[in-house]
Amino acid sequence: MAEATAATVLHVGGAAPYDVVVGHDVLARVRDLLGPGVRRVALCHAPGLGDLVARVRDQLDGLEVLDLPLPDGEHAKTAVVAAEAWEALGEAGFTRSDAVVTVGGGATTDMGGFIAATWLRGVPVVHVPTTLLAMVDAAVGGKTGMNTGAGKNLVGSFHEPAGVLCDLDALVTLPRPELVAGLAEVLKCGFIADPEILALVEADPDAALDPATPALRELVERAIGVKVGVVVDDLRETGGRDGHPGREALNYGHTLAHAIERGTGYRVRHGEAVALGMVYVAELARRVGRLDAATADRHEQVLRSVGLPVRLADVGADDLGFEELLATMRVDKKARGDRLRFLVLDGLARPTVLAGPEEDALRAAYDHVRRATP
Ligand SMILES: NC(=O)c1ccc[n+]([C@@H]2O[C@H](COP(=O)([O-])OP(=O)(O)OC[C@H]3O[C@@H](n4cnc5c(N)ncnc54)[C@H](O)[C@@H]3O)[C@@H](O)[C@H]2O)c1
Ligand SMILES: O=C(O)C(=O)C[C@@H](O)[C@H](O)[C@H](O)COP(=O)(O)O
Ligand SMILES: [Zn+2]
Repeated sequence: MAEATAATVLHVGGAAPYDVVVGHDVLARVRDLLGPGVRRVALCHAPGLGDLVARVRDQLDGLEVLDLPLPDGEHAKTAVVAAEAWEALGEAGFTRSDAVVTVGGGATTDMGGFIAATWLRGVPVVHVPTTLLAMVDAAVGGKTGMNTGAGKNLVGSFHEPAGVLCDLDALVTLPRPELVAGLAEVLKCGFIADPEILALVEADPDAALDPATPALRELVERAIGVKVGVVVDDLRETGGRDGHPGREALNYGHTLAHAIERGTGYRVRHGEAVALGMVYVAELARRVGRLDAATADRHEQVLRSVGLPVRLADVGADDLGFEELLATMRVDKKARGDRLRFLVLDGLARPTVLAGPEEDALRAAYDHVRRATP
């Protein structure tokens, strides 16, 4: 466990402002984030988190706690699970003065957030993310949702949390592949907005993977800072200002990523798929003359330095065919009618939309991620 230092509080402004607290040994802050009026809490949590859930529950002393365990990972993000949760809340007579607390990775915060968003058309939710990915991305910004047969996150809503509590000590039990996967979203923030993130990881990839280091904490805070900066301007993904694509920038690498996740039955982790998706769009942007070769190559170098995949074969997904991936990409939320839209870079930290690229370019970029691992 790292030395206790003061927590960092990142404030998210807007119509429903809230705080994101980051630090070591900060679980006691959950009560402050819930606010004074709450009497009852539905505790949505992933299985197998050891004593982490019990330690959050201890902090809810004096409140009535309804245990709402969710299945692990993507198994939580289904309509059946949502329906079961609504029945449980109904039986318990859960009202608008009650709140949801989520404890787990991004799948748990997405589903717990969706349950909170939909019950009585919205009750407060406080997220206690326990993976790196959920801390830097899923728990912040109010996107909630679940998957359908056609694809990832196709049902959901925007429901901002009342607070987010990132206790870095939770990462101590996180298996290394999950920590590595979380770094993909951190590096995404480096490419779209904050190149200092890339420099930090390049300088010491091992430190970036150690939850006790100041380097990891700085990466977490910087990545959250990028996300907050984007969502305060464009919460509902309707578009940015002054040529910036707005919230869609956070979708960098996600068009192919979601297709890979669906195509592999969610066997490939979200962060791993995002790494591959970023390599794909970097190559696409290079091919259509948007991105210089050095920045495109930098994607592969920095992703590989922390053990993220850069070729489909790295995750055993090179049997995914282009046609199948293309069909799934067509239901991506950024698509408009028949027109696919990709987030690409015009340069480092210069995100932009590439609308309707030629199929030849899409296929050539696919051939790139399908090539042998360098
Ligand atoms: N809403 C958003 O803005 C947003 C952003 C990014 C990702 N997401 C979603 O987040 C999900 C991915 O999140 P994830 O990578 O956290 O995966 P996850 O939630 O599936 O968690 C990964 C695994 O780690 C385990 N785990 C969690 N915390 C642990 C801990 N402290 N110690 C040991 N094990 C632990 C989980 O039980 C699970 O098995 C995807 O569904 C993705 O679509 C949403
Ligand atoms: O917050 C956002 O906006 C993002 O796009 C963040 C992504 O990392 C995240 O995976 C999100 O769930 C993807 O959103 P979707 O709208 O493409 O489902
Ligand atoms: Zn993501």
